[in-house]
Amino acid sequence: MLIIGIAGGTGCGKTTVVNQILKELPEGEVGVISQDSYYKDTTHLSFDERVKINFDHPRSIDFELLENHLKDLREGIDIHQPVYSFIKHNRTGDTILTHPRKVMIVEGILILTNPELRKMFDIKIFVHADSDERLIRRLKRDISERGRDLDEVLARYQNTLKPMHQQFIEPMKEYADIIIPNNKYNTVAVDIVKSIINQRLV
Ligand SMILES: Nc1ncnc2c1ncn2[C@@H]1O[C@H](COP(=O)(O)OP(=O)(O)O)[C@@H](O)[C@H]1O
Ligand SMILES: Nc1ccn([C@@H]2O[C@H](COP(=O)(O)O)[C@@H](O)[C@H]2O)c(=O)n1
Repeated sequence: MLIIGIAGGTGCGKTTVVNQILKELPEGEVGVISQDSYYKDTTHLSFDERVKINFDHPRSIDFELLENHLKDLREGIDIHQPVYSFIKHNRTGDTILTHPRKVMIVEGILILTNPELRKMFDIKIFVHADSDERLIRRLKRDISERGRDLDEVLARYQNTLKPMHQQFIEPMKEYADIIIPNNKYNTVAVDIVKSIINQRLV
């Protein structure tokens, strides 16, 4: 199994890059795990308490479960990936049955901050987009898809997202094997990653 980690700040285009990689690759040979599925369970908290969580800090992630799931997949064992709701700020209780694949992609803002997880990645990719681009994309996406408004996104950006990005995410570039510049759609970089995967699949 080839395990690829794709990190980068919110809105840099990780999900978009993953979808571009998946397109045209043999169906069923590449699987995806999203770090978002591994936000800690917050059922014990009220909604008002959940809203206040710093979701850009590594402690918000259940890295133990993510690491165990990845180990299971590597050993050929199916996992039940939790489903996360950005509206409820919590897991939904549903899971997605995820089978081991020849290539597993793990994507998320904080996946390179965890040393144990980092060791499991055969290829580490960091997707870069400038912070103004990312904020614009985040605003549009969170308002249209994640039930947020302008004030919510801007307050979160100033209070937690920007400082956490500078403290935890940006320094992870140091560990990357490949940095994809993604201010504009970068088909060349995506093609290079696809060809690396294709070599592995033959
Ligand atoms: N290179 C790009 N140029 C313009 N918009 C992009 C680009 N990459 C992604 N987007 C858009 O930006 C938003 C956030 O992208 P997404 O892939 O969800 O980022 P991430 O998973 O890193 O948070 C989406 O609406 C997506 O369509
Ligand atoms: N309940 C939550 C959980 C996370 N976030 C934000 O999501 C961002 C990470 O997801 P991307 O798809 O953008 O990589 C992160 O910056 C968190 O602030 C949230 O808003 N609400």
